[in-house]
Amino acid sequence: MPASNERALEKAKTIPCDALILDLEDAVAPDAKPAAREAACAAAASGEYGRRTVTIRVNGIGTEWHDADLEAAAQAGPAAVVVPKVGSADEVRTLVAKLEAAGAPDHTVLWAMVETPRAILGALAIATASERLGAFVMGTNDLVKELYAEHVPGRAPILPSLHTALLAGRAAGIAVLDGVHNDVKDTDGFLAECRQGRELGFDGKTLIHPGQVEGANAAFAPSEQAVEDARGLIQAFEDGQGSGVVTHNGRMVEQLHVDSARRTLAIHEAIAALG
Ligand SMILES: CC(C)(COP(=O)(O)OP(=O)(O)OC[C@H]1O[C@@H](n2cnc3c(N)ncnc32)[C@H](O)[C@@H]1OP(=O)(O)O)[C@@H](O)C(=O)NCCC(=O)NCCSC(=O)C[C@H](O)C(=O)O
Ligand SMILES: [Mg+2]
Repeated sequence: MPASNERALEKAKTIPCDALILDLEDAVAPDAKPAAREAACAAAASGEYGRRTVTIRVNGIGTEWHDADLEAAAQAGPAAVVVPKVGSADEVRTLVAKLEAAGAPDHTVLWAMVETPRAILGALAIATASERLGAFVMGTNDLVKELYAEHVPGRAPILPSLHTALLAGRAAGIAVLDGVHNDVKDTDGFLAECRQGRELGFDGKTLIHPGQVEGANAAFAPSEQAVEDARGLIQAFEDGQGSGVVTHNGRMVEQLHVDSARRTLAIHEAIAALG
């Protein structure tokens, strides 16, 4: 959400999302950037967003606003500073050094936007560059732009890039968030993209409008059926009393399936705990 939009900053206190990205980059006009920076930092430091993970997206490396954004954001102490168009492991290390020099508290990590061909080709090096890197955020608009591709249903032109970033993120053990769906009125297309993102393995989806939150929450939360299956599968394996392989509903179950089922239940329980 644009940090320059006062109504949106207020509304965000009531939106049932997991995280907020207060944007200083593309959603904010050049003249509005200094005021947006101040508003984002005040919001991040306010403690008024409850359980929501509050992050600030700064302007990109090399822009006239980047250094001041990074310093102010570090001092405001959000959960993460989101940096657009990160292109290399060296950039990650420099960003982390600058956050630390600016006095960022320990809980403030770096989220890197992966949205250029260079970032995709260097994804593993970027993902493993620093312990302080907590997540990749896919920038699908910039990716489409840089590839001279097109936004199409099913996202075939960018699937190899999405997969590559996911592989790197999983190898590094960080979260990977899917990109935004631009058409806020296209509910069917949006829900299909949420399902696709979930099936690919993303941890969540970045959104641009409050109307997209419910659909994303439903797509990324384990369904009742999935929770029931997970419980049944674990029970079947335990009933096997040490046998390495059993069946549940006709399907083979081994320890690795139990691990996945436990992950499903852990996500379900974490969501339930939010109340
Ligand atoms: C897309 C929008 C410009 C639409 O705005 P608008 O037509 O004003 O929306 P509504 O009138 O339907 O809004 C209804 C109420 O909801 C609030 N609102 C709207 N959007 C948000 C939001 N993102 N977060 C919080 N609250 C929001 C409005 O203020 C209204 O509130 P109220 O009046 O009190 O009822 C607009 O939604 C928007 O600006 N969206 C975010 C755009 C953005 O952040 N873009 C940058 C991130 S995406 C990106 O950069 C991707 C990446 O880098 C890439 O490369 O892909
Ligand atoms: Mg972008």
